[in-house]
Amino acid sequence: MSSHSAAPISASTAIQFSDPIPAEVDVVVIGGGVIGILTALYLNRLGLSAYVVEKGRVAGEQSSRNWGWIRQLGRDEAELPVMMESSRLWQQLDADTGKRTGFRRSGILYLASTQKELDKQEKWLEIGKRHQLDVTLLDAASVATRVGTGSGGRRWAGGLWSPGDGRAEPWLAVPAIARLAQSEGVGIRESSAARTIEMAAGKVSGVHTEHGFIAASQVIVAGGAWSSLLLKNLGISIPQLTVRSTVAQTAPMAEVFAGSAHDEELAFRRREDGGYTITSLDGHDLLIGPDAFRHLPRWLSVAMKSLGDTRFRPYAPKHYPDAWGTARQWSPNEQTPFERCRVLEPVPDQRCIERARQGFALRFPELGAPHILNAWAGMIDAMPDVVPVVDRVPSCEGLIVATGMSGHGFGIGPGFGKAIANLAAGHETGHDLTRFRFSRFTDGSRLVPGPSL
Ligand SMILES: NCCCC(=O)O
Repeated sequence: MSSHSAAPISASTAIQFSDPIPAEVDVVVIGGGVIGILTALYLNRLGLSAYVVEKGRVAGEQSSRNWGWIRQLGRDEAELPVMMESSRLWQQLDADTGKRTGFRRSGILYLASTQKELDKQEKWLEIGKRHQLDVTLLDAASVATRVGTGSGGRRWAGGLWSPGDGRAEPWLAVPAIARLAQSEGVGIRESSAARTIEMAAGKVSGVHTEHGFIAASQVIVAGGAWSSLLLKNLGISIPQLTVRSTVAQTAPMAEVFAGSAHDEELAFRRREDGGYTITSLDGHDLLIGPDAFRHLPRWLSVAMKSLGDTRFRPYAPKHYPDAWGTARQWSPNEQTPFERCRVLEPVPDQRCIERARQGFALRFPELGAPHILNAWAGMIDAMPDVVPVVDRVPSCEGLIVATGMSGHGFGIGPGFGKAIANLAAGHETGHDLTRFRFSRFTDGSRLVPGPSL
């Protein structure tokens, strides 16, 4: 479970990044996930010195535990231009890393079991066309030519097909990009928690880490499931919650589809190692804690649909971001929750794994029942409107928040990383980031939930 090539990155994965704490940099990036690493890479390319502090391991949490989809299809319309740029950047990053990301433009297919589901999918076609995305509505016969279910396998009514979408291998890609960033001059340190963000006269002045202070006039919080807790210690509240999602990996099997696909119950992606990453789409677990209560009104007002897909659990494991006993306030000299739990490694849901295994076998009977090589879970940083916060914090000069990727941050990481770097550099981001603004939860706006997958 600890090798970079065989499983998600965990607390037992060997430390690979241990650059010494600098006295001062232009920007401290808190969080070594896909967003933090890509932001640091592009900051450095813009000529700003950047240092990434990661309390656990680079990509140890959702960045190595996600499905590995590089997906434009079905995106929220505000995310789509960022994602379209991301798609181009993935190609470049794969080349820059010496083809170590596993990136392949193998297409994504949204399958519909019934005409009613297909009619729902067709609505997104308009969004895709508006952005000149190559996306096509397929009928049952066209789906059957692309997805080899064999005799006795599932027949779908049709689907939405995006040939320009792709896939990459999460636990290979993010560390490979981190090594690229490091080779270009970015400092990265694992097992090094940011404890507090130092402010002076309303401006950021640096970060206290467990290994010393780094002076910086800008700080980017890209802490995934931990961002809300870190910000709360600074008196900043965002209605972010974390939900547990389970994924399984099959042993190598024949190729029935080279890309990624889902229908109403199952998602699957062909892997570079010849297996499939599979997930049962029967919901996720919300581990209840104080934040869940605090933010419930905000969630109820916008997220009724996704709440229906939520299984409520009475408490999170000890030391999780929203566990009942987790400290909410601390000083720079104290041990923090980030040091008590270096990497979130939730126990996968066995029923979810079994449903995914059976669902895959039902759709592709000629392959035989898949042998599950490995299964894992991740804690997804979710916002009630299913789109992230990517913005400067108005009350704190020099502070940028990039969090709440809501389960679709992997593919869009390069696009957001570049946009955030431009934001920090004072350049045009090239994208309209209004939908991701920090103030949307407090400025009286009506929140519109984006598509959830
Ligand atoms: N929740 C996973 C959706 C697929 C993606 O990352 O785009």
